[in-house]
Amino acid sequence: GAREERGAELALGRMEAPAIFMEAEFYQRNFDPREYLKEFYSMSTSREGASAFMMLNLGNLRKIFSLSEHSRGDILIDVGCGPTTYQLLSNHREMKKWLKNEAGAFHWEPKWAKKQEKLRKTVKQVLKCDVTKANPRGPVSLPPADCIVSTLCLEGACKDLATFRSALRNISTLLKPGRHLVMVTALGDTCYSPFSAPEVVPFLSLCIFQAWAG
Ligand SMILES: C[S@@+](CC[C@H](N)C(=O)[O-])C[C@H]1O[C@@H](n2cnc3c(N)ncnc32)[C@H](O)[C@@H]1O
Repeated sequence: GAREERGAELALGRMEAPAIFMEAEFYQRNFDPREYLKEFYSMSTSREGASAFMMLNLGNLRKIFSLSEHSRGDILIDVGCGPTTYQLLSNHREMKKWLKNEAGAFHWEPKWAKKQEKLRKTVKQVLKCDVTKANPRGPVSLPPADCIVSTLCLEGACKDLATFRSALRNISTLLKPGRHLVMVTALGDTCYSPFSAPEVVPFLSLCIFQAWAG
């Protein structure tokens, strides 16, 4: 609808500044998942910015997925899931309890140990996907999703506004009409490094888009 369109414009408008953008092939060649996890998800005190960023993401995802309209259904597709699982874990009850704790009181490890098996059973398939392709899933046929989540993916995969727009259109083909795309995105970034610490925690926004039919 019109409101979602405006939301998309708002998110995308900031990308029009002259910038160096990474292209999809950059990831094919350079993305290092181990480094990425270490750099952004180690939750150590020396990585306070990264930890705060993840806590913000988790809190927002938790809020979104506690709304029944977003957690209804069977199939959830995580586009650009990378090596991380927080975007899936945030949907689970135990994680919500964990989120209510103060930062100093939280114990990630025991919660994570319990979750691992459950999450492994929940994930049915991990597939290659390219959001820049009209058919992002390639030759594999998939049931349409009740929800799509995509965290910190499109801004890295898309070199300009036109590519970002068409990537949104491409991933929307995976979704049942009328259902939702939940997106965590860093606005205003021109590039990002999976290898070194970010100098600043980028401005974050979480958007819900109503899927458009046809
Ligand atoms: C910054 S990581 C985000 C990983 C994870 N979703 C998170 O929130 O931490 C970006 C992810 O986008 C994926 N990606 C990059 N280009 C892509 C493309 N053209 N199509 C699909 N995924 C892509 C990368 O493989 C990587 O897993």
